[in-house]
Amino acid sequence: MADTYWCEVKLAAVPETEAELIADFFQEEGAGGVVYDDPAILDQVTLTDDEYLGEEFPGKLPGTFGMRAYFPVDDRLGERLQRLAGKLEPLLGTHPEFELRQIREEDWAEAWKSYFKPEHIGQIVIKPSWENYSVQQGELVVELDPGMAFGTGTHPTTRLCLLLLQELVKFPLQVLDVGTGSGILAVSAAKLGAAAVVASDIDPLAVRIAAENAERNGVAGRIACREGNLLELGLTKQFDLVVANIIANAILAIIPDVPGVLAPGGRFLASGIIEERYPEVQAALGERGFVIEKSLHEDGWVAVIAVMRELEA
Ligand SMILES: C[S@@+](CC[C@H](N)C(=O)[O-])C[C@H]1O[C@@H](n2cnc3c(N)ncnc32)[C@H](O)[C@@H]1O
Repeated sequence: MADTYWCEVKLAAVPETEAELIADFFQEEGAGGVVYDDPAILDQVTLTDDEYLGEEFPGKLPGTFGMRAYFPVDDRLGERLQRLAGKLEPLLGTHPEFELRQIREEDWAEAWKSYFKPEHIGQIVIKPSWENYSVQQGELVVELDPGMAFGTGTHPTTRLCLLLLQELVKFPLQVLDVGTGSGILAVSAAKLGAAAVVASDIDPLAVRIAAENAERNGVAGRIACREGNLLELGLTKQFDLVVANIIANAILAIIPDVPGVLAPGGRFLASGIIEERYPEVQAALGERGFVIEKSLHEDGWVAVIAVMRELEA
């Protein structure tokens, strides 16, 4: 099979205040992953390898850090970079200087595997498909090969969701997972006993990987993997639980549409929210008739469970 190549696009000095917006721009252009060089503020980490974590950044300017995004090497790459430059220029006040590097997918996908070990999160054990593991009594093993998609269970936003899923999925619920990535939450929900799960992502690669992981765990019959954002999915049924581990901006964008897909008494579990953006998310939830039932906080990240306020008679 021919080798697949990815292009690493690096911006050396991203202002911290604009980081989330810039990460969004990369994702809008179809980046397969966005990585911050400063491990203290890892956000949309799709991949890690020894080059990225623990690296020293001697040229780091105060209040800035490096950001790298990964694009498939194809005939759309030039256009994508041009459009990105156009969006970034007003924000940075100068024409962005991208540093480009070509990476063979196989090298990249293999390099970070040594960092992904079985993760215990409550009763759930996230086991990399290439690791051996002896299951202990009471454990629920989710076997995963995330490939190039986000979701290994090591990121706090995923961990918080997995902890809350274990509290919520105690009955055969109908679950919608928005931004499924590797399918980690969808597969976990199915293994916890969800009756049916719709696992959606705007990234076709994630949809494929989630389907493979559903298959690997013997729950493919209860998980429908679908590409698109919430409104594009054309959902005809209502869900007892909508889970979305996506960044604050994306959560704010879907909040108005969530009540339309929630069954009466249903819950919305939103994660991927940095502490600083939490008040905004709380306010947006309140405006759309949600009340916050519970929130969990870890390492500057927040996950929240919201329910629709009962209408007064
Ligand atoms: C942080 S990852 C979460 C992956 C996994 N659910 C987890 O908890 O680890 C976010 C995923 O959401 C997808 N995404 C971002 N915005 C989205 C949107 N508006 N609708 C659906 N998927 C979205 C991204 O492609 C990415 O795969």
